[in-house]
Amino acid sequence: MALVLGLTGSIASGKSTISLMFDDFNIPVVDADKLSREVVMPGEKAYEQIVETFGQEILREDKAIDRKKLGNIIFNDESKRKQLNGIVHPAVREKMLVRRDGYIESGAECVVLDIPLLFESKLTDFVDKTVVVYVDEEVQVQRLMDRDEYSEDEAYQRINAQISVKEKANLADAVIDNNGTKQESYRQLEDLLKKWNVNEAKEA
Ligand SMILES: CC(C)(COP(=O)(O)OP(=O)(O)OC[C@H]1O[C@@H](n2cnc3c(N)ncnc32)[C@H](O)[C@@H]1O)[C@@H](O)C(=O)NCCC(=O)NCCS
Ligand SMILES: Nc1ncnc2c1ncn2[C@@H]1O[C@H](COP(=O)(O)OP(=O)(O)OP(=O)(O)O)[C@@H](O)[C@H]1O
Repeated sequence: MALVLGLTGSIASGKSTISLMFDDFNIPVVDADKLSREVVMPGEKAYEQIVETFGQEILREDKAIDRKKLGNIIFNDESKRKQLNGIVHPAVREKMLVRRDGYIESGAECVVLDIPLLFESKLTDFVDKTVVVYVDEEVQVQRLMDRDEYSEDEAYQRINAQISVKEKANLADAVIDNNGTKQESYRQLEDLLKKWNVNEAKEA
């Protein structure tokens, strides 16, 4: 029986950073953020629905969705965020389950689903165990501002659109404290996989 891990955290807590580390253990990762970009490409059903709902003004010149513009709309307005979620999430969920099951059918002993909104969207039934990547709020805000060049206000709007990472840590089966170096977080991941008897071959 494959073990399915749900990896989550809050925005910029370090999910993608930890997610990349699973590669060293030959553990496949299904990334919900990546899928949410695929399902809104021009020509996809969700793309048409987004344009219908939010108007042509959220498009770039090349007709792709201007993600910064759409982000500024939905992180400022909960009802618009819910509308966008209602369009994008069903398509992401469907793809996520197909990929998860594909990896399991091809013999993976462990599969990771990297889902930022795992708890908010009540998707814990998709996974066997949950892992939260935790950082203190000051670290989170700073890393978010540095990575995406957001103002403090923009950073907090995004952070406040989710359950706090502290609360998520309380809901998790395991927590990786990512306040320290990436190497320190890597060691915590190694220990966790050992504890849960995930014996995928570690590459040299
Ligand atoms: C608003 C959009 C266009 C902004 O795109 P952008 O490239 O700037 O950000 P990106 O998609 O990389 O998301 C960055 C992070 O923002 C957070 N986030 C994204 N969408 C949401 C949301 N609807 N609610 C709360 N947090 C969110 C997540 O932590 C995510 O990891 C995009 O995030 C989007 O389409 N969101 C709706 C789909 C969604 O919920 N995706 C996240 C999980 S599937
Ligand atoms: N331990 C660490 N030390 C220093 N910087 C880090 C550490 N972990 C992550 N970062 C940096 O913090 C930023 C956020 O990390 P990352 O992109 O992995 O977060 P995320 O949770 O995947 O974000 P999002 O929710 O937006 O997808 C990145 O610029 C990353 O390089």
